[in-house]
Amino acid sequence: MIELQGCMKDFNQGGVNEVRALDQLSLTIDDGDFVTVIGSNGAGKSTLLNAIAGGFSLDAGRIVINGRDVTRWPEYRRAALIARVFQDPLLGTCPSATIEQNMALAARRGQRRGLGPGVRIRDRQRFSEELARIGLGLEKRLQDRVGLLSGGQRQALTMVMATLVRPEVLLLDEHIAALDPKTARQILELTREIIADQGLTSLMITHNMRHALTLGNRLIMMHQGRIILDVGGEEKRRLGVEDLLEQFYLIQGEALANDSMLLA
Ligand SMILES: Nc1ncnc2c1ncn2[C@@H]1O[C@H](COP(=O)(O)OP(=O)(O)OP(=O)(O)O)[C@@H](O)[C@H]1O
Repeated sequence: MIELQGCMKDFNQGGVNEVRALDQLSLTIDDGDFVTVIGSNGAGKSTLLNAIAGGFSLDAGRIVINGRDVTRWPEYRRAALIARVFQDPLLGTCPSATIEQNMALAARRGQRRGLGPGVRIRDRQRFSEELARIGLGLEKRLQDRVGLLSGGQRQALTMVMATLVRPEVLLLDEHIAALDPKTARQILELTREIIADQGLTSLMITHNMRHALTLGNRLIMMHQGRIILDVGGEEKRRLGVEDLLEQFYLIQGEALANDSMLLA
C-alpha cells in the first residue's frame, strides 16, 4: 500500500515563477492497484510520481510505502522499492553496454553492487526467456549494444528491466508518448501483461483518455496539484471519454489546457 498524506510542493518559492505543484495531496493506493493518471499540462502528474520516487523533498506531508515511511529516504534508497519508466527511451538503459549487461544491472536492483560486471550462465538463460516472452527477437541479441536498438525495442527492454526484480511500486511517466502508434500499442499491451502477471502496484501517466479508461482499475484526474477526480472499479468501467470530459468541465468549469487529451 502507498499512502501520501497532505503532500505539498512549491517550486521557485518566493520568486515570480512560484508554482504550487502539489497542494495538500492525499492518496491511498492499495496493493495491486493499477492507477491511471490524467490531467492538463502542469497539473502536477510528474511531480506526483517524482514525489513518490524521491526526486525532491516535500515541503510538507509524508509518504509511506508498505508500512515504511520513506519521506526522508533519498531517491537511490527508494530505488530498491520503486521502478520507473520515462517517456524518453534513452533514459533507463545504458547505450554503450550490451542488452545482457543492462539486464544484469537491473537484476541487482536493491542489492549491494560489487558482484562484478560478469553475466552468469543462469542469468543469461533467464534474460533470454524474459526477452523471448515479449516477441521482438531481442533474446537473440543479448550481446548487442543497447544503443543499436530502436526506440520501441529499447522501451520494451526498459519495461522488462524495470520489472526483472519485482518492484513494490511501478511508475510509468508517459512511457509510450514518444513512440509511433503501432509500437505504442505493443508497449502498452506488454505493460498490461507485466502488471497483471506480477500483480504490480502501478501508476501510469497518460494524455490519452481512452488508455486511461481501458487500462488499470482506478483513474485519477489532477488539476493544479490536487486530485479532482478519483474513480475505480465498476464506476470506472462505466465511464466513457465523453463522461470524463464532462466531469472535467463540471469540476473545473474551464476548457482543457491540453488538446491531446481529446484525441482519445
Ligand atoms: N523542477 C521544477 N522546477 C520548477 N518548476 C517545476 C519543476 N517541476 C515541475 N515544475 C512545475 O510544477 C508544475 C507541475 O509540473 P508537472 O511536470 O508535475 O506537471 P504535469 O502534470 O506532469 O504536466 P505535463 O502533462 O505537461 O507533463 C508545473 O507548473 C511545472 O512547471
